[in-house]
Amino acid sequence: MNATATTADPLVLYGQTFHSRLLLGTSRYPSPAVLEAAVKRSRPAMLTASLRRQGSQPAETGASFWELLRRLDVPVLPNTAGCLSIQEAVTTAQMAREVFDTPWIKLELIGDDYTLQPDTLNLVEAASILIKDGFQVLPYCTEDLVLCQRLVDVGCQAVMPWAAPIGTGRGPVNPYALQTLRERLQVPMIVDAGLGRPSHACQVMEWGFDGVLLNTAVALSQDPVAMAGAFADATHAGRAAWHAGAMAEQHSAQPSTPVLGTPFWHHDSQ
Ligand SMILES: CC(=O)[C@@H](O)[C@H](O)COP(=O)(O)O
Repeated sequence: MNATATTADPLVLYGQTFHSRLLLGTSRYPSPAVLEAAVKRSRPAMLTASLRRQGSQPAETGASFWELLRRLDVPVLPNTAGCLSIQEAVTTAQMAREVFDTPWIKLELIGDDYTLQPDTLNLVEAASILIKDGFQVLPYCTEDLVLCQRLVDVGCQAVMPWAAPIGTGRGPVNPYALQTLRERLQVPMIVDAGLGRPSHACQVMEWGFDGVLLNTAVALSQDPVAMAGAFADATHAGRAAWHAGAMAEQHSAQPSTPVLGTPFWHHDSQ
């Protein structure tokens, strides 16, 4: 099965409806052909693209990447990957808007080069500037509840907390904070970065998150096309499980097969 969100349960961001709850990055694939096949298999809602990364490619590679994006016909979510200051992020977003002809921006403002941790002190101001400038901002942030609330306060209609640092594949390293965030905020939330396995995606979707964004786990897998499909299915399954409502955990064993009467005498009771 190639899972997609059903039309009855679409992902809605900034009033726009998406057919899937999986967002996919476009970096680090073995080849453009593999990327293309992975996208066709998983049918993501959006594809992220870095203006800086593409801009640094040789002209021919860059041009064929644009051609590939056009052919895939999946909405593009430009990102401000690698930006370290508010001004840099704002300028990069404005350039991306021109190049990709879209108001969408994944706001990535890095505060620590080693962990690629978002700059939690400057992110809100950067988001506020971009929102006022007409962007539909999806901020990459930590799972900090107050930070996410402030991002919503300045007009972000969705936020994207990390599961773990980008490229680590560790899965949700702070389940308690992520689940608390989900309970406290009502806006759409997409878990972005650090997911390594389809079960990680399924897990956060079971907690009620609205979508997942990932790149490395697919691109660096042994078979990126099959892994992209597995992530799409896992995302769909997690969402379905969240809707279904999981049973409450029990402290002790409870027989799942009730016994009505005993057809045999126990030896010691004769
Ligand atoms: C592609 C992109 O936007 C990444 O910055 C994103 O955060 C994905 O992270 P992973 O590569 O860890 O999935």
